[in-house]
Amino acid sequence: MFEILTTDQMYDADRKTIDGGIPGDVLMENAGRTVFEEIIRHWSPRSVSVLCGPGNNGGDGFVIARLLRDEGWSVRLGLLGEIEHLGGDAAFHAKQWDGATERLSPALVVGADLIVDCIFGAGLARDITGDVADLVASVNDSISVVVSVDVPSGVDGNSGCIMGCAIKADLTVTFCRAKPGHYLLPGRQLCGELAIRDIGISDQVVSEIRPTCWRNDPVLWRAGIRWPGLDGHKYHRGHLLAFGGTMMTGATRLVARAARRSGVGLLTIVSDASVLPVYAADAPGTMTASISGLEALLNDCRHNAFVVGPGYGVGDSTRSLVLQLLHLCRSTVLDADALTSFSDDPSTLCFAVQGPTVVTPHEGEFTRLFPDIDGDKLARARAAAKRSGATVLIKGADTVIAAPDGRAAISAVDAPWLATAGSGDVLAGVIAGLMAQGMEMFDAACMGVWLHGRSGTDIGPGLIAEDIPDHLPVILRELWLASRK
Ligand SMILES: NC(=O)C1=CN([C@@H]2O[C@H](COP(=O)(O)OP(=O)(O)OC[C@H]3O[C@@H](n4cnc5c(N)ncnc54)[C@H](OP(=O)(O)O)[C@@H]3O)[C@@H](O)[C@H]2O)[C@@H](O)CC1
Ligand SMILES: [K+]
Repeated sequence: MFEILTTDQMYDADRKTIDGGIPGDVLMENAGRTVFEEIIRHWSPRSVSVLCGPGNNGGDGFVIARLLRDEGWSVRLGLLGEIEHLGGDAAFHAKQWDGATERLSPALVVGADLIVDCIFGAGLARDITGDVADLVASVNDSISVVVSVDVPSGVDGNSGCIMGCAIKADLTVTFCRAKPGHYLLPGRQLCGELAIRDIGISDQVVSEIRPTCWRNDPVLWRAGIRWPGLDGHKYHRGHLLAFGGTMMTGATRLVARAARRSGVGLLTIVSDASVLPVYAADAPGTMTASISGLEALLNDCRHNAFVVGPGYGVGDSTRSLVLQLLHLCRSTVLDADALTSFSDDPSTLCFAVQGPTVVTPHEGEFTRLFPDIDGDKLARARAAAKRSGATVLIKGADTVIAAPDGRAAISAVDAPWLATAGSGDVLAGVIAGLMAQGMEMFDAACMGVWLHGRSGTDIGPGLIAEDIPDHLPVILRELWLASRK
């Protein structure tokens, strides 16, 4: 259930299932029934208005209206357009509804305790305007509970963008698998609770469609975790070099603590000799080395991973350090200043990426690096990964991780407390630590984001970045125990 399907992939799954012998009207009956079941599970009988659009999303509405009325609920139904213009399965189910079919208007909102939004689903093709926009405004202004079918009408299923205006739902029931718009902002905020229900489309059909996007869950990457063996020693678990700046030393201290908590065997902070005492005093288990000995450090292949950027400073020396590191094709995480240092010449950075590299920009850093790439967050992360050859992680409440081979994951975490100073430095450190232990770059980026998000939800309000590394053992222990079952 962790695959995320585009609307085209959903149509494909629908077609394959129908070709496999389940008629379309049965799929629609199943779809409507799952929404009906969710409604009666959540709420006691009350007055309902079902708002139906002119396509199959509206068709689902006729099923829901019939089932609720058969259950004894008081149901009104409104349709956008003429009933004779409905086609296929929607026309079939409209015929099964023997209640009144009203014209779709804000009058349906008056007196309704619960509104079922079946105006537009996967077939939303343009901005909502005119009378339908007025209706959407009435629904959003009302105090009624709102259940959206498939997606809140007005939310683009592929991007999560609002097309003109959109319904704000308390519950969204979607079918088979989620779509990107359920997890990407602003769509996610309009869905309310999300229920993903089976309507008879098999896992086999979903796998034939070859999904390339997933919700970020341990199922995705847990097989790639490099748990230490009994016979292992610290050199088996990597030696990460974290490059520290001279002014913002806190950033690399957070990177280092997070990387060490992720399980890396050894960690050395490399910095100007003048600030080494600051780094050395931070934690007894963290080693330090002067940047003046860089050649020797890099010649030692045991230093198998690098992280640079947080608090490092923007400028030519950062650029040349990054290029020197990338040339070695070892696992590298680039964040913050390491990315901003290439704002004037991003193609040099993209050209230099050859080995396993993860870049972790926030929106501002992303725009500076890839000013010509636009579209939704998922599309932009994918385009940047393809162009650069790096795994690209665009941070935010809907973090997207994209690999150059097209794989992508969306992390939808409800932990606004993670938006705090140093939180991104911790994330870079965790990912670098996992890569140093030998984890594949996309897996490491996904796992790092997941650990970071779980820390945010576990710790909650009051979280400061320093809390996150020290919470990691609790979550890692859970994953480790699960891996032994
Ligand atoms: N796939 C599955 O697994 C299953 C799918 N099922 C259901 O089918 C739904 C998809 O149905 P769908 O393809 O008929 O599209 P839908 O969202 O009803 O809208 C199309 C209509 O809206 C119109 N229209 C569009 N935008 C508009 C606008 N801004 N303003 C005004 N009009 C606009 C558009 O007009 P047109 O662009 O053709 O002029 C067309 O008439 C899916 O979400 C799910 O609920 C389940 O029943 C079974 C299993
Ligand atoms: K809808």
